[in-house]
Amino acid sequence: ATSAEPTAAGRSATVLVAYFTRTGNTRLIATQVARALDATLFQIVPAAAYPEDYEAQVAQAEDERQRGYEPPLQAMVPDLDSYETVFLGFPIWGMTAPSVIRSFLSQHDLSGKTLVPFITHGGYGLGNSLAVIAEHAPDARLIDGFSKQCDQERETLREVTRWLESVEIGR
Ligand SMILES: Cc1cc2nc3c(=O)[nH]c(=O)nc-3n(C[C@H](O)[C@H](O)[C@H](O)COP(=O)(O)O)c2cc1C
Repeated sequence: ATSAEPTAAGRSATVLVAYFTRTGNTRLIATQVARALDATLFQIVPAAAYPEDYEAQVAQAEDERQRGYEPPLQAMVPDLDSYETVFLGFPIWGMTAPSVIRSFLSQHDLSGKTLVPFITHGGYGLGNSLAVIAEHAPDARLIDGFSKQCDQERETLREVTRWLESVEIGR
């Protein structure tokens, strides 16, 4: 299944793959997990859209982290009770889990469920994200997950800036 439509019965009803992504790195992993396990895919989306601009997003993420803000979500997982296992995917933002992940965990009761994190980062590792998840889902069974270094926007933007400094367009 590739939507969050509740499923009446069967294996697909028991595994949920919930993920947040900005540039798609985490989505690629999420879709692969969902395909392999025949699981339900759910994209975590903030109610108020985040900025497209990278620097604006970095600033907002830092502000939300410092305030401990938990932004409202666009939607809740339908029929959460039917899932025994929740895979939770997100990118590292400012050495921790994005604030929407804290929102997600605060608003969904994962008590008694198995929680499997999968995390992408730009090369600086997982920071305190696993501790944040454990804190926000204290009654879930948190097991070892998966993490991977992926491209980060900052590096692409640096390369583009260097390129534009050398490009000859007679400005
Ligand atoms: C606001 C913001 C903050 C980030 N902070 C970090 C960080 O602290 N450490 C790190 O390794 N990567 C950081 N990154 C890079 C992302 O974690 C990395 O590119 C990730 O794979 C993006 O996943 P996505 O494509 O699913 O959004 C940051 C990216 C953004 C947009």
